[in-house]
Amino acid sequence: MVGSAAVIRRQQFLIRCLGGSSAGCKNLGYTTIKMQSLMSGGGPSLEVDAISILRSITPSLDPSKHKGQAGKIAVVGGCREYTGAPYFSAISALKIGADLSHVFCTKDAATVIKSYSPELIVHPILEESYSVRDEDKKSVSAKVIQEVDKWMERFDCLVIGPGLGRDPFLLDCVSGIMKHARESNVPMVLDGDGLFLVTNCLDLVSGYPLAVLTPNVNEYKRLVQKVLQCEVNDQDGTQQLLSLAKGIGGVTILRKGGSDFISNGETVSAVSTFGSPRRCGGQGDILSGSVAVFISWARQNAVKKESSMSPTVLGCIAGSVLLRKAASHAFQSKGRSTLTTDIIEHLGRSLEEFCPVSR
Ligand SMILES: NC(=O)C1=CN([C@@H]2O[C@H](COP(=O)(O)OP(=O)(O)OC[C@H]3O[C@@H](n4cnc5c(N)ncnc54)[C@H](OP(=O)(O)O)[C@@H]3O)[C@@H](O)[C@H]2O)[C@@H](O)CC1
Ligand SMILES: Nc1ncnc2c1ncn2[C@@H]1O[C@H](COP(=O)(O)OP(=O)(O)OP(=O)(O)O)[C@@H](O)[C@H]1O
Ligand SMILES: [Mg+2]
Repeated sequence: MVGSAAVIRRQQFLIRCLGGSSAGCKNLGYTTIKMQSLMSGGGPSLEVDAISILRSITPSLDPSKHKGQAGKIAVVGGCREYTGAPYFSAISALKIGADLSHVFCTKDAATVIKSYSPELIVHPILEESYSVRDEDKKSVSAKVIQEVDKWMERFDCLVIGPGLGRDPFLLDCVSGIMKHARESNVPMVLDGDGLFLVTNCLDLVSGYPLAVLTPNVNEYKRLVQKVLQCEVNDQDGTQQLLSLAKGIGGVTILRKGGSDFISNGETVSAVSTFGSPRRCGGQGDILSGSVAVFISWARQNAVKKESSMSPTVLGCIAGSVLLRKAASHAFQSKGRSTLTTDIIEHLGRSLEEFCPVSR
């Protein structure tokens, strides 16, 4: 860790000395810390040495390792409307270095996703309401959960939500999948429609330290309104993020934006390396797949190394800095026409620059 816990403790101490005031939100037992103003007033920065963190958790390419040891990721997402998002997430996991990447999606989406890449293992098991009669829903739901369960113990991390859609029956089945993942202690990255699901049913992740939420501006706003029962307050952004993560029982939140802010309710870290001014859709999907891989690696390496940051926080920091580096390379080469697929093509080169592999 790069001293951010110490920084936060010092900031809390300073604010207590200065007599901090309430942010006007639901009280979650936190002293308000005006970190934003401390930072703008030249106080300590929340920026972490993200590249060193990435290096510390990325495993070496060891010839003695077998297939699967570098990570087995599953994306739960993909429906009639969205096939790009689950593909971006799952292929990013492979490009970074995971050994196997699965996608659990609807039947409509499966053939399309398979046609994008032969590398992905695609399971056409999810069902939307329109394709299931009311009287069959219970048995279909049990079958869907059973299909994912067959694989569950093998996965190092799930990504739930890219291109999932919002069909009520489908989301009900995904809730069941999440409960089983939690029972099996499998980390989960919640993004896109997965965040829509958990915002409406916080119990699915509340108090689960292996849950990671990666909200964009909109998704963050909905979470703040639901959990803290107030509006987003950027004057007090750091404190609000801490309160939000704490309010959901210590899950890790990666708040995406100009800078990415990461908190598990105890510390806040920032990654602000400049990426690209292009805001094409799908960059958040790359991030979800990347974070899943880095969490898996951080959990493996945690056995060997003592870090005061949790594997979920480390994974978010590494995923964020890698995506930004790849976006920067893609933008240098493609400019205004940069697309998500261009950024994916630069993931490998970017990781190579941070962690060169001896050949
Ligand atoms: N190729 C594919 O298959 C892709 C599929 N995807 C999948 O789509 C699903 C829904 O996800 P989502 O991101 O479109 O929903 P959400 O966040 O509600 O945004 C909706 C609207 O909110 C606004 N808005 C967004 N950001 C904002 C900002 N920073 N600041 C201000 N406003 C902002 C903006 O509205 P507008 O500006 O058009 O009024 C935007 O259009 C989900 O499953 C996801 O995985 C995507 O991953 C992309 C690639
Ligand atoms: N204003 C910005 N300036 C620089 N980088 C940004 C900005 N906004 C977002 N990003 C970067 O882009 C990544 C994706 O964030 P974004 O807010 O676009 O997610 P998203 O809306 O969920 O994307 P998707 O289209 O995949 O759903 C974040 O990790 C962040 O690093
Ligand atoms: Mg998104």
